[in-house]
Amino acid sequence: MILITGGAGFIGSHVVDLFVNNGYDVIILDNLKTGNLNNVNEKAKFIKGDIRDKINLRDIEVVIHQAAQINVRYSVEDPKYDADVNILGTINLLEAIRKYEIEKIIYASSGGAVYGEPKYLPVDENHPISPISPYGLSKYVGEEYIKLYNRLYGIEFVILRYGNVYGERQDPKGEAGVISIFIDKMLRGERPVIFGNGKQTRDFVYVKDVAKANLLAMKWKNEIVNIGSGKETSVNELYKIISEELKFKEKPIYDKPREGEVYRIYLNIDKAKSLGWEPETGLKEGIRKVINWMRGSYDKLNKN
Ligand SMILES: O=c1ccn([C@@H]2O[C@H](COP(=O)(O)OP(=O)(O)O[C@H]3O[C@H](CO)[C@H](O)[C@H](O)[C@H]3O)[C@@H](O)[C@H]2O)c(=O)[nH]1
Repeated sequence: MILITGGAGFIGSHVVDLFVNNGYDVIILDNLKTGNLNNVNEKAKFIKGDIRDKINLRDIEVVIHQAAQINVRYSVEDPKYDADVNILGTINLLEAIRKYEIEKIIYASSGGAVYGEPKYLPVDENHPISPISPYGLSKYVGEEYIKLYNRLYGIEFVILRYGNVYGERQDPKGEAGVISIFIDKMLRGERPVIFGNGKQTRDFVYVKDVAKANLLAMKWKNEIVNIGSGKETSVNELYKIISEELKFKEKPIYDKPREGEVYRIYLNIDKAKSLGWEPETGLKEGIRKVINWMRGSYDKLNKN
């Protein structure tokens, strides 16, 4: 059996779906703070619980750790809470993994946040680590504890450093996700806000491709792997793609830049490719999927 922490969340729920569809028995552990029961696959067993509390891992073979405090700005406001969930929560989980003699952990880290402002592009896995937010640091400290538990107790690991993940179920009202925020605004006929001059870039990767990386990671051993598109897209380009797709004619509102964020980043994904993973969904195609999903969920709301 596989335990997926954060399995009711945006990324975690897609990981659950893929594992269930591939015949795995899945248990979800989620405190529903940002997760949503509507995301939960019926064929998975759901346990409402927090990674900082006592964790029962009886009959579990592999733990996929997707639960986290994921809000970069919030981590700056309240670094203690961020560290409590992301660092102490991960240690608590690792202690349970040690006690129950679990074989392996697959960990969701952040390729967007652990490297800091890149010294070269695209960023590969050997790029220096120099986060510029408590979130980036807490995600990295989690990685280091996982590597320590491998050295001390032989627990296998795969660390996946995600780019900017987007897709269905990303909450435009939630922590982040510029793609879902822009689509939501334009569908409501409101002008989206671009922070700064819009020339900042990101590596946008579709959530189901990220889920696939978790599935393949079942076969990888003690690897740290970037999971992104390997492509650089500016926020202005993104605005153009989405507004053309939605035939939204208005210009964005430019506001002051957000503090504590990197300017340009995109990931070198050669290592993932050499391990047999590749992003399959292009940005335009992925954006169309999010648009369809959002339209569908508004229709549902309007009917109720
Ligand atoms: O309304 C908005 C929202 C965002 N942005 C810009 O769009 C880019 C992307 O912003 P997001 O908030 O979507 O994501 P971040 O790049 O801040 O991503 C960070 O937060 C994510 C949390 O979901 C991941 O953890 C990721 O690894 C981490 O780098 C940023 O330049 C941001 O300034 C806008 O211009 N307008």
